[in-house]
Amino acid sequence: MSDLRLSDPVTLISSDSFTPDEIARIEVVAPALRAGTKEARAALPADQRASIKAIANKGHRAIDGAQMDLFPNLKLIAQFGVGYDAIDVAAATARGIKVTNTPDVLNEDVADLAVAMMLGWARQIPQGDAWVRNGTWASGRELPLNRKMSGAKVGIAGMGRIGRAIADRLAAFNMEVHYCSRGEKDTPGWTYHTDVVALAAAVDWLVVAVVGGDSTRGYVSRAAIEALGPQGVVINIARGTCIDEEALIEALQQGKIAGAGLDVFYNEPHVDARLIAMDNVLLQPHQASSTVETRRDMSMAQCANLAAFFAGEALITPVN
Ligand SMILES: O=C(O)C(=O)CO
Repeated sequence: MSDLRLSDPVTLISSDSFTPDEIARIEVVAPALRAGTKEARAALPADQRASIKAIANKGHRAIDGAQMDLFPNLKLIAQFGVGYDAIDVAAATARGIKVTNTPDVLNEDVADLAVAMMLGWARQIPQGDAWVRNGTWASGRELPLNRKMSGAKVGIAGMGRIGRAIADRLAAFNMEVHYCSRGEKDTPGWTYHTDVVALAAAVDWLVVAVVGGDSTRGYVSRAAIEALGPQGVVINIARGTCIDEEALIEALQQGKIAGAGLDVFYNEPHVDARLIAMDNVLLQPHQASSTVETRRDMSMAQCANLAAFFAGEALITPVN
């Protein structure tokens, strides 16, 4: 790379979903070029591909081994997001490529949205809003009774940093907290279960907060969903792949569970039409971390990793 000019782009921005502010931050670290699709990346001239040392990735833009091989001098993939299931980390490791993510800064927002979806589902907030706006209330009809959330039993599947932030909030609602996790945690008296089926059987609310990726594909199984029972509600702020979505849809259609609040789906942003058709399902467009404050912090965390890499310093939040 001795013929590399200082102005040659060394970072590839691999998603069209970065905002102008986020792109500007990446460009402050080092010269960058944008190629938001596989086609655009494949069409880059070989000398431009050879100058790329880091990829700034966001969301679900899948980076597999073949994508990595387009860039012979690639040494870092800096993911915007705590989840890095879009990146084939094993393929990266095999090629000597480091992967980083942006953990922690989004815990509170993701936990807030989990609680908001629980309250929104229980207290029928979307339905109540429509009731007022479309004149049903003015016509004299009362909204059907809500479900009480405070004091109920909740199971958190995955007691990592986000699961913990959710549990802390729900404890303040006087909920009886149960959880399952890779191991028992130091908690204020919450009940540990070794598997998700036993967890679901013990509670009415099941909140999914496990990591995404192959290790948790279908983790909330048909058996777990059915164990929740006809009063049960599933909340998912993790990844669509963490739940057997087909089993979830069938359980909802057949009244085997009462409802669901979903921020994530198998095939985002194309949500299964059967979920859209059910009014006992509260749907969100994968927006758990989407606040101005947190997205700024995630962008800064991504750029801190890029900056450390280009300065030859230790990465801040390495994954591999
Ligand atoms: O950061 C992530 O991976 C998210 O999905 C936030 O919702």
